[in-house]
Amino acid sequence: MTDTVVPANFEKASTPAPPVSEESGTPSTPVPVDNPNLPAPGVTDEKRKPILPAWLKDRTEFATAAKHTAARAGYASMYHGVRLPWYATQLAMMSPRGTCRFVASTHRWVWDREAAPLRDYAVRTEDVEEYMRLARLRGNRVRLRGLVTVVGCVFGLGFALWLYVMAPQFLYAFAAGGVLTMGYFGQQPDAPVIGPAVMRTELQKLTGTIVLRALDAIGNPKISAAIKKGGAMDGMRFTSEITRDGPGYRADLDLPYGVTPDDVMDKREALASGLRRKTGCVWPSGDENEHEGRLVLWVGDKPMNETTKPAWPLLKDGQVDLFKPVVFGNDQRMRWVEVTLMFASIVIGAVPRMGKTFLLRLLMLIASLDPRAMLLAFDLKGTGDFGALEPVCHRYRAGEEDEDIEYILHALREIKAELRRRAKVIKSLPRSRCPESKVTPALADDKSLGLHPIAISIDECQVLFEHEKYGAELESICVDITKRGPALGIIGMYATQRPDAKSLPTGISANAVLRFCLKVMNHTANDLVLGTGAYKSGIRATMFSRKDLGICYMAGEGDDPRIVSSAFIDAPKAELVVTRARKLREEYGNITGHAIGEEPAKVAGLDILGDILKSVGVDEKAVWCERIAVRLAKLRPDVYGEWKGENVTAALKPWGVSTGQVWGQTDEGEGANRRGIKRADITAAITRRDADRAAA
Ligand SMILES: Nc1ncnc2c1ncn2[C@@H]1O[C@H](COP(=O)(O)OP(=O)(O)OP(=O)(O)O)[C@@H](O)[C@H]1O
Repeated sequence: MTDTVVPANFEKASTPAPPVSEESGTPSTPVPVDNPNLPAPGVTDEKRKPILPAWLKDRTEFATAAKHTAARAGYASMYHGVRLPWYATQLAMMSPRGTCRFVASTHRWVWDREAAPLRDYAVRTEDVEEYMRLARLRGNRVRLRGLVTVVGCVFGLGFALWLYVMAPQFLYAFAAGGVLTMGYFGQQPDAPVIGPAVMRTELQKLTGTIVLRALDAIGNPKISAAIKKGGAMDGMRFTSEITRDGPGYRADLDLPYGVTPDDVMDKREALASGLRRKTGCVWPSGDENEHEGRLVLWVGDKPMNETTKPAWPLLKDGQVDLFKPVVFGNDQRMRWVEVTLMFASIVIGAVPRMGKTFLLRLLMLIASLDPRAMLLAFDLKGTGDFGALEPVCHRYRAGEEDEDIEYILHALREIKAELRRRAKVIKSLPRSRCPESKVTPALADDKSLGLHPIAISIDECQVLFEHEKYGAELESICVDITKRGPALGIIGMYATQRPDAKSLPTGISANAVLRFCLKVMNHTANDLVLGTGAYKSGIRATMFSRKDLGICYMAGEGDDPRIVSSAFIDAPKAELVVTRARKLREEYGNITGHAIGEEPAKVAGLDILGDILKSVGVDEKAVWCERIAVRLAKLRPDVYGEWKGENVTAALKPWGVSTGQVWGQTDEGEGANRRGIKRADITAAITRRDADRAAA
């Protein structure tokens, strides 16, 4: 397909109908749409081709290619090595035939049989001169070749006799070599003894015709019409030649006017069918540096989920600075993709068994390699997926029993208090030290300030938010961490296998900075994880298949969401990383809490009912909730410091205590009707609770 050609009738077609004069209603003089003197913008877009191919510039790509070649050679050696005795037996059996062939061909060669047809021809055509020339040639050849054969035989025989006398073992080796060589000549041409170790299926090269065939197959009427017409009129054209790009092909093309890459991305499976590839090989996308109609079609040699990933660079070596980007996965072309965890709150969503927990653990492993960071890992699935992290965790829990939830509640209350403390520390710092009112690397390094990074991961976070008694409080703390945490150096990470509004409260989903979405089933879940409007703008984690384990859309790092296959770090590998992280931490002096067997300080605030009862005087029949909140804050500032009337209402609800209008007096002495609770209701709830506990 060539560049766009403006059709002859283009001006006519695009010139609007002559304008009609308002007064007369008659058409006024037509004005041409295209001004021949309109200057060109004077901008020439030029793209330089890379001097060296990518695999020569990139160590990882080079290493991948070298590893692939070495692995193939190693495999072939093993394959043939195992079969050597069988090859030898077969060749030995074929050696008589090979010997006959050798003798026959030597005989033909010595007697110059190959020129016999020429001599016959000279005889038949009675060409005496030519025959005589050929006969002379034959006589010379036969003499020379006969001599070579006799000398070869004599020397061969002599050499064999010499070996027989001097070193008989070598004679056997030579004889065996001779037998195998004869066997080699005795093979049937269509059934060689030594076959290939690897059966290769040659992949079809991506060509323009194939790309157009596939685009036609997706059923977009504008694309099909443009292809039928040859494309030029509709603006459809290839903008550069199809090239090799990493382990695949890249085609850049302009789509017909009005068609966007999203229209093609929507039909990825149909496109893959048209290309005769698996869906996992086909990655259409827009080009952020170009106009909205530019399509970049990358077609991998193998599906992303079947391509061997390069080893995660931090697996065996290296330390992390959470303020800087860190490699955590690859894109479709197996190039590294980085993530910056500092100043982020993170949500991860997917249907079950797609790699959510692995990804969350990977992010925690990254955090563990920054020796300053404090880690809190909570696994509400309760299967111990974060077990490897225990030696570096300040707080750790796996399980969803009440005692686990209470542990997490205590730990998160500590974080809530830490948020308040950090905010005050940052407020007290001079502008010169803290110019943007947020933690900086220098502040995080200053141990006296206690502004080190804190990473909190909660797997299956919906279990917390749906908890009958503490759900509301846990949610409010997590929302606070999501909103205020990033600036204060606290990274909240939440993963859920049920991304809906209840599992991922809007306070979290709307304020998250980094979003990772593995396969989800519908656009609601997609947008909840990746942000409102993501599905509409073509960012669709619904297109991932069930086999796309660990593959996700990542939004929040860089301008555009991108597809990433996260590094595969299983439990044994995670333990390897944690051993290294623990050592780094021991050197830095940051082994605290769970890692040295300490539990969170047990604040007595868990007995909320008891605390509320203490806040209501024995002579008071009913008290306003707001007043109870003030009294609770005085009682235990670290627990109830920021409580308002509505927190009291929410905390009492699970205990079956409802609030109602209570008449009372304001501090100024004025009478007013406000929401409050009756003392009798609290005592009744405590009696019920104690009875339940006794029964249990
Ligand atoms: N990055 C990855 N690359 C390849 N395979 C992966 C990757 N991450 C996870 N997997 C595979 O996917 C499986 C499921 O992973 P994981 O347990 O993290 O899923 P999940 O989404 O947390 O599941 P659930 O919802 O049941 O908790 C793992 O057993 C692992 O083999």
